Amino acid sequence: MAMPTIKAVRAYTVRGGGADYHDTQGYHWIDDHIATPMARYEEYRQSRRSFGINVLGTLVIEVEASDGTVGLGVTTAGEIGAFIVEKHLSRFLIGRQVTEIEKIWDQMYFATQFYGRKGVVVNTISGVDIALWDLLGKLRGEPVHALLGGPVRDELQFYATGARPDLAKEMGFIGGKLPLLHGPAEGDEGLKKNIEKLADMRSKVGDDFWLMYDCWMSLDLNYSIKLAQKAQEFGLKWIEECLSPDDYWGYADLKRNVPKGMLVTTGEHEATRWGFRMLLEMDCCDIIQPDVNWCGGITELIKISALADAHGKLMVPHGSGVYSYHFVITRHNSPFTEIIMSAPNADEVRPAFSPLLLDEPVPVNGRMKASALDKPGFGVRLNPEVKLHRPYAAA
Ligand SMILES: C[C@H](O)[C@H](O)CC(=O)C(=O)O
Ligand SMILES: [Mg+2]
Repeated sequence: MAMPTIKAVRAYTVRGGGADYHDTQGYHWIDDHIATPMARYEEYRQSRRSFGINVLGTLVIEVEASDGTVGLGVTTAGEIGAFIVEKHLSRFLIGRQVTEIEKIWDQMYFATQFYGRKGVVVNTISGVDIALWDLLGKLRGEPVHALLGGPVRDELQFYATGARPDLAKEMGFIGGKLPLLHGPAEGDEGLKKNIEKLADMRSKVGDDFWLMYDCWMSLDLNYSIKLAQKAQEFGLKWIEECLSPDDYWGYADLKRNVPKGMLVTTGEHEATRWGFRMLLEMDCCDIIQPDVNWCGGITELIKISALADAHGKLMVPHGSGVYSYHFVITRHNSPFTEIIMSAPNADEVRPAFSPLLLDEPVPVNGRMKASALDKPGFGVRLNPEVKLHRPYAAA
C-alpha cells in the first residue's frame, strides 16, 4: 500500500491548561507553596507562577498527509516551539513519506543540536514526533500501542499526583504522590512541616497505600538524605527528583544513602537516550521517569525504555497522559503509570490535557482497560472550543 506523503505542518500556541499543566489561573494546588530551586528567594516561594513556571504554554502541532489525514501532537513549548517547528523543523517533514519517522527524528535532533539537545527544543521535537505516530496510526487504522508491539497486559494501574492522596485512595488509585512544600531555605522548621504532612497523610490512608514525595529539583544532597531518613518511619515509597537534573553525581550519592527499601526516582527533566544513559550507567535511581512530551517523543522513548530494561530498571513516564498510556501498556518494565490531578483541589479525576483534547481516556477506579486505547492513532482530537493561535504561519 502506498503511504501518503506529508503536505503541511502547522504549529499553534494555546494558553490555559493543556500540555503545559502548570499554566493555571487562580487557586490551584500545583501552584500553592511548592518547594522549588527558586524557593531560596522568598519572593518566589509562595507561587511557582511568580517565577514563570507557566511561561511557555502549550504547543499544538498538526502534520497533514497528502490524503488530508491529520496527525496531532501537543507539548510544552508555546511560541518558541511554534517558531522552531515552522521556521526550522518543517523542512524535514514536507514531502516526506509518513513512515520516515526514524529518519525525520534523526534529522530534527542533529539539525538543532547546536542550540538544542534538551529543554524546549527537545520538547518541540517530541511534539512533532507524537504527531507523526498519531498520523501513522490513523493512516493504518491502528492505535499507537499496536504499532509499538501491542499490550502486554489487559489494563493500566495508576497512581495520582496531587495535594490529596487521601482522596486519591478513595478514587481507587494505588498511590499518591505529594508535592514537597518546604525546601532547604525554610530550615529545620520546614523539614519538620514536611514530615508532619507525610505523617498526617499516612494516618489518613493507612499502611498499604503508596505515598511518595515529589521534590521538583529543590533540595541539596544533605537535606534529601535527612528527609529520606525521617520519612522512612511513615513508609515513603519513593523520593523523587530531589536534585538538579545535571547533578548525576549527587543522585548516585543519594541512591547509595537512602534507607533500604526506599526508591529514588528522577528523569522528568532529562531528555534523549544520552541523558538517560547517564542516569542508568551512574546508577542514579531505581525508576526513570521520562516525560513523553519532553524526552524526545515515542521514537526516543523506545530507546530509553530498552536501555532501562537492560539495566534492570523500571521506566514509568512522568505525566504525558494518553501518550504515556499507549507506551506503558506495551512494556513489562512499566508496570504502572501516573496521572497528575488537574482539578484545582485534586478532588476529581479530569483528563490529563483538559480542556485541550477531546476523547482523552481517564482512569476509572484507578485503572484503565487496554480497550479504552483502541482507536486509531492516539485516539484524541482537538477541542474546537479551545482558541488556537498560529504565530509563524509558513509563507
Ligand atoms: C507536583 C510537581 O511539583 C510537578 O508539578 C509535577 C511532577 O513533578 C510530577 O508529576 O512528577
Ligand atoms: Mg516529578
